[in-house]
Amino acid sequence: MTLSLPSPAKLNLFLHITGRRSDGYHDLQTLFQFLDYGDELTFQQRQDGQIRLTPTLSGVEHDDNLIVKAARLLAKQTDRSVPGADIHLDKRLPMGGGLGGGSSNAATTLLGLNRLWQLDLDIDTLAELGLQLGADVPVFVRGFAAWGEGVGEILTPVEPPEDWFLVLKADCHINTGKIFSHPGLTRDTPKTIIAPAFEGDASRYRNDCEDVVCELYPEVRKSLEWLSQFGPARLTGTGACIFGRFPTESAARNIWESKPSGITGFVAKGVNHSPLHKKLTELT
Ligand SMILES: C[C@@](CO)(OP(=O)(O)O)[C@H](O)COP(=O)(O)OP(=O)(O)OC[C@H]1O[C@@H](n2ccc(N)nc2=O)[C@H](O)[C@@H]1O
Ligand SMILES: Nc1ncnc2c1ncn2[C@@H]1O[C@H](COP(=O)(O)OP(=O)(O)O)[C@@H](O)[C@H]1O
Repeated sequence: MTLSLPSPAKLNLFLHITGRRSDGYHDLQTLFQFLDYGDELTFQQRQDGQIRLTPTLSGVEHDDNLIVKAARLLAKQTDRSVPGADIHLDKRLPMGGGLGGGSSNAATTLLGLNRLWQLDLDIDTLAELGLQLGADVPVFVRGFAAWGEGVGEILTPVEPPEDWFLVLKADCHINTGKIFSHPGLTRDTPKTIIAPAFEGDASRYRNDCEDVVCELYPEVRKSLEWLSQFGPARLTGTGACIFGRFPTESAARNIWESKPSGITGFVAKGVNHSPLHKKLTELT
C-alpha cells in the first residue's frame, strides 16, 4: 500500500515572547495558520522493519532527519514489531525559513505511519510524541489554526480570516537558537488574551524576533522594507521568510511578479484546517 500526503507550511501571523523559562526556552503567544502549500510525503510499507528516506536533504544526515526520527519514535510506541517503510520526500519549502517544514514533515510522518501501520494511536498521543521532536510539531499534528502558548504546544482553535499570502525568502539561513539567545531580544511582552488578538485585524500584533533578525540579517530587513510598500509585512517564526497578506490571489500575484531579483518565494492561501487532515479524511 502507498500513501501520499501533504506536509503544509505554517505562518506565525504574530509571535510575542512573554518570558524566559528556567530551562532556557521562551514562553510564546503566537497565532498559527496553515498554508495550502508545502512538501509532499509518500509512504510505502516494507517487510523488514527498516525506515528508509529518499532523497537525503543537504546538510541533514539520514538519521537526523525529523521524518526518520518521527518514524522511529512512533515504532517504539507499539509493543508489536512494525513492518517499516520507504518514505519519499518531495521538498518544496525552504529549510530554516520559519515555515515549520521540518516540524510539518515530522507530523505528516506520525499521522501517515499511524494510518499505514494501523496503529490507531489517538491525536493526543501523537501530539505528545510530536512535542518530543520539536515545539512546532503539535500544531501540525492537531491540524487546526491555533492560538499557541507555552512553547507553542498549548493550542486553542481559532478561525482567522483565510487570506492570500505572498511569502518571500531572503537569501540567508537563520539559526533559531541564535535569535533566542540574543541579548537584545524582546522577552517581556505583556501577555494578552485570545479574543482581541485574532478577532478582526491581527496587524496590531508583531513578531518580537523581527528587530534582532533585521539587525543580524540585513537581507531580511531589505525584503521587509520592499514588501512593506504594499501593506503590512511581517516575519514568520525566527525567519528568514516574511509575508504580506492580500484579500485575493491576483493581488498577491501582481506584487510577486514585481519582486526584485535574488528573492525567492511563493503565493499561497491561508487555511484554518490542515491540508494533511483534509486528505486523511478523504481517504477514510
Ligand atoms: C520560533 C518558532 C515559532 O513557531 O518557529 P521557527 O522559526 O523555528 O519555525 C518555534 O517556536 C521554534 O520551535 P522549534 O523549532 O522547536 O525550535 P528549535 O529549533 O528546537 O529551537 C532551537 C533553540 O531555540 C531556543 N528556543 C526555541 C523555542 C522557544 N520557544 N524558546 C527557545 O528559547 C532554544 O534554545 C532551542 O534550543
Ligand atoms: N525533514 C526536514 N525538513 C527540513 N528541515 C529538517 C528536516 N529534518 C531536519 N531538519 C533540520 O531542521 C532545521 C529547521 O528546519 P525547518 O523546519 O524547515 O525550519 P524552521 O524551523 O525555521 O521553520 C533545518 O535547517 C534542518 O537542519
